[in-house]
Amino acid sequence: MTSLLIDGLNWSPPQVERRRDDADLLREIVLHARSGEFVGLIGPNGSGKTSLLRCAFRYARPRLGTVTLDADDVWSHRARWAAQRIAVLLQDAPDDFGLSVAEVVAMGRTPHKRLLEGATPGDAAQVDRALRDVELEPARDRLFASLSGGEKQRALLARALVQQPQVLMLDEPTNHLDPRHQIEILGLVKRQRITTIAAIHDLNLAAAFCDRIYVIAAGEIAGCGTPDEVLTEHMLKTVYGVNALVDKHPVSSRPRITLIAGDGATLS
Ligand SMILES: Nc1ncnc2c1ncn2[C@@H]1O[C@H](COP(=O)(O)OP(=O)(O)OP(=O)(O)O)[C@@H](O)[C@H]1O
Repeated sequence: MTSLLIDGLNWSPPQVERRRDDADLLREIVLHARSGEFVGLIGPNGSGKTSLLRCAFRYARPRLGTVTLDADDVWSHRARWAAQRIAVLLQDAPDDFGLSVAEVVAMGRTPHKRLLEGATPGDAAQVDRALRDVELEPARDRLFASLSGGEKQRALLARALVQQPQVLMLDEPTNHLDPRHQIEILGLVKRQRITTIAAIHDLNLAAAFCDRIYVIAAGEIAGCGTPDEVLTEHMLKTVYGVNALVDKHPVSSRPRITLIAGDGATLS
């Protein structure tokens, strides 16, 4: 089991011209995902969630600070080293594969293969299991590009799972998913007991599934803790600028957030 530590991270987009005293887009980020923990990353649009995940999965190089897996700096290793340890599910599924669903899922094994090494029976068994787990077994021979948005999301999660990662990073994993699949997919991820960081917009899903939550606002960490500690009416007002009622979910006892519109109407 692997823990992930982001420590003192600052980052700005490399292609943007910076003056000496310009503030970085991400500033002084400290985030610790303990071994096996499901950590949520929440915050308003444009607050920096995707940028932080990109730094964490060794795609964007921080200007300052470190990202370490069990004290091993990800930038002291090649990209392949990171791909053998970190799997990523991004917001928008690439659409241009001319591959079948099963072939896309099997791509998750690539970081563990030597050059020109073919698929083994073990690889095929993992692909079969992952397709069953995300309920896409009947679609295995269809073109990936022909799947619906939610089906693509599930296929890409299957690809991430066959990668057998030590750390899983998810950017809006429930995007496109209907309510049943939102719950089942997050439940499936949680049951893997892989160290997970997930950017999640739906605060009630974050409340239900996260062990701990980090709040990011305007490029800085604005709070962290258990869902009970973080998901408060005060945080929703100060960070998101919304009025909300936070009480206990009658079944899970976790926080339940009801948004209140300006005219007093409640929005779940
Ligand atoms: N390569 C880039 N060049 C310029 N600006 C960028 C770049 N990457 C991110 N940004 C800006 O940084 C800010 C944070 O973006 P990011 O995508 O990390 O936010 P987010 O919290 O994931 O947002 P959302 O909830 O809308 O997905 C945004 O204002 C975005 O426009």
